[in-house]
Amino acid sequence: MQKILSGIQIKELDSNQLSRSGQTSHELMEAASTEFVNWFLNQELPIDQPIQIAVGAGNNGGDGFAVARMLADQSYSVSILNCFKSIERLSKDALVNFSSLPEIIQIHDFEDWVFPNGGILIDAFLGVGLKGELRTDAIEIIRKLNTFKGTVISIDVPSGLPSDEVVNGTAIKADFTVSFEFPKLSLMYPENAEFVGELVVLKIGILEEAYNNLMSTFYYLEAVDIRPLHKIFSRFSYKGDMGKVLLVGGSPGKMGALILCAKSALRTGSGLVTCHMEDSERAIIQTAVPEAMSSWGLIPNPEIYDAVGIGPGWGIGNRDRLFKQFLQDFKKPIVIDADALNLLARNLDLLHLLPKNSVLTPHIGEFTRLLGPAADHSKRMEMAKKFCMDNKLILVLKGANTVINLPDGRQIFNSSGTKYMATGGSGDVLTGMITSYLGMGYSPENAVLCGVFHHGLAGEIASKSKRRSLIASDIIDAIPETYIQLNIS
Ligand SMILES: NC(=O)C1=CN([C@@H]2O[C@H](COP(=O)(O)OP(=O)(O)OC[C@H]3O[C@@H](n4cnc5c(N)ncnc54)[C@H](OP(=O)(O)O)[C@@H]3O)[C@@H](O)[C@H]2O)[C@@H](O)CC1
Ligand SMILES: Nc1ncnc2c1ncn2[C@@H]1O[C@H](COP(=O)(O)OP(=O)(O)O)[C@@H](O)[C@H]1O
Ligand SMILES: [K+]
Repeated sequence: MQKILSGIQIKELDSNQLSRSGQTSHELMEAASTEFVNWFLNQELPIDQPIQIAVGAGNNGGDGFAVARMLADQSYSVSILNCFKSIERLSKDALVNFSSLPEIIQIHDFEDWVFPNGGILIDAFLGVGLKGELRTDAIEIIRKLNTFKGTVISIDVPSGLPSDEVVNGTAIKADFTVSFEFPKLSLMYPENAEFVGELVVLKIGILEEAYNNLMSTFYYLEAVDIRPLHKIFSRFSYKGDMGKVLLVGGSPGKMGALILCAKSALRTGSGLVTCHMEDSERAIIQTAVPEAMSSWGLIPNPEIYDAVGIGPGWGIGNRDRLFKQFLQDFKKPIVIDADALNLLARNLDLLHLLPKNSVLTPHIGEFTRLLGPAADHSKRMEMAKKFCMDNKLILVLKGANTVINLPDGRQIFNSSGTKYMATGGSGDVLTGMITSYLGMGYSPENAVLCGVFHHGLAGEIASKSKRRSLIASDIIDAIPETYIQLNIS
């Protein structure tokens, strides 16, 4: 899985890469810039748009000069906005690329900048080399760049945004951030969303060995990580092998949550799904999900199930005793979502009953109810890490870059998903998916990694034709396509 390193570690990564690959630093910059330009060309932007590249003195600026040359070679109309003051300040590799600029590219000084009404601004002013508070001259430059009305694309990070922290002041507001090798931590924080825009991550050929001596507890979950985690089922598999799962939830007015959860578990691959709900609601499940069985009253002997997911649409009214009884009876890892999380929040003494490696799936609101408010997302992640290590639990902190917090302290950001998934019921679908994988015998960690990644991918697939009209059922309908795309039988 891809490690996410801090801004400071990136210098060391670069030098590891150079010593192990035999590449020069200029060749590495050329590789990064080439990947950027290949991505840019794939966007099929009209060739007649003016492109302005704001270039700083460091290696981020060096990328900017290289990109300018490459785009001019492709017949784009490119000009440079000088944010580097004097040539003497350019880094070694920035100077090499500055010297290779073709004559056709004009360079404008700060005072002469007049932005056209549209077009493209490529932001190569400051990258991960930013140190401390932004200086006032840099703030002035960024403010002026932010008045540009066309499409803004930041190279590596939006200039002014620190690599690892929540922004504290001014930064470029990008429409796209194209980050090299892995997303910098700051690009993952919701507080920075208005600066980052759409996030693109491009591999630039850093060798695996270059990461060896660099410690991090942060990781980025990508499609390549998922396939090896899946179990292979034999020709003789029967429905019992595919997992017998129990989903507890639903209440008058909230049966949809349980229906979505059940359909999602079935589509993910569960062999047998039983839904447990109030007596008055059982006809709804039998009609809406004929493949599922139903049960009501006291929770049936949970030990006959391979996995249990509890909470979607359950209500919290007078469930405390039932919840406690269930936790006392069931000894395997459980998936706990929605109202079961709220019940846990008001009965924290039940925490010790949760089987080791149980999975909690809060969104930020549920997280706050459970563990209290946090000053920002980075603090929230510290709380999540401590909670999982202390209690030996897995916590899936849902959002635009869902974070999977593991009991060993690793924190894994998911790369799949889309803003169009911010719609009622998509969390219920996730609960169905994770419970389904647990039921199929996946370890809790693998069930969560597969559940979270496939869920996001299904959302992406559905959003291609649905955009903002996407509803949670569309995510379920797209689950089969995720298996096809990842080549999983
Ligand atoms: N492996 C990879 O990922 C690869 C990364 N590559 C690229 O290299 C980039 C990192 O380059 P880097 O280290 O040269 O630093 P960079 O971001 O250009 O910033 C330095 C400039 O910022 C300035 N500055 C600093 N603090 C400031 C402040 N508070 N307020 C104002 N200004 C401040 C500082 O000025 P100074 O303090 O020196 O006067 C200097 O001019 C990385 O993001 C990626 O784009 C690829 O080319 C190759 C592979
Ligand atoms: N902007 C977004 N980008 C990517 N995924 C998102 C975004 N917003 C929400 N999601 C995903 O959608 C799901 C929403 O879950 P939740 O808030 O529990 O919804 P509900 O309670 O309506 O079922 C989570 O898996 C979350 O990661
Ligand atoms: K930048």
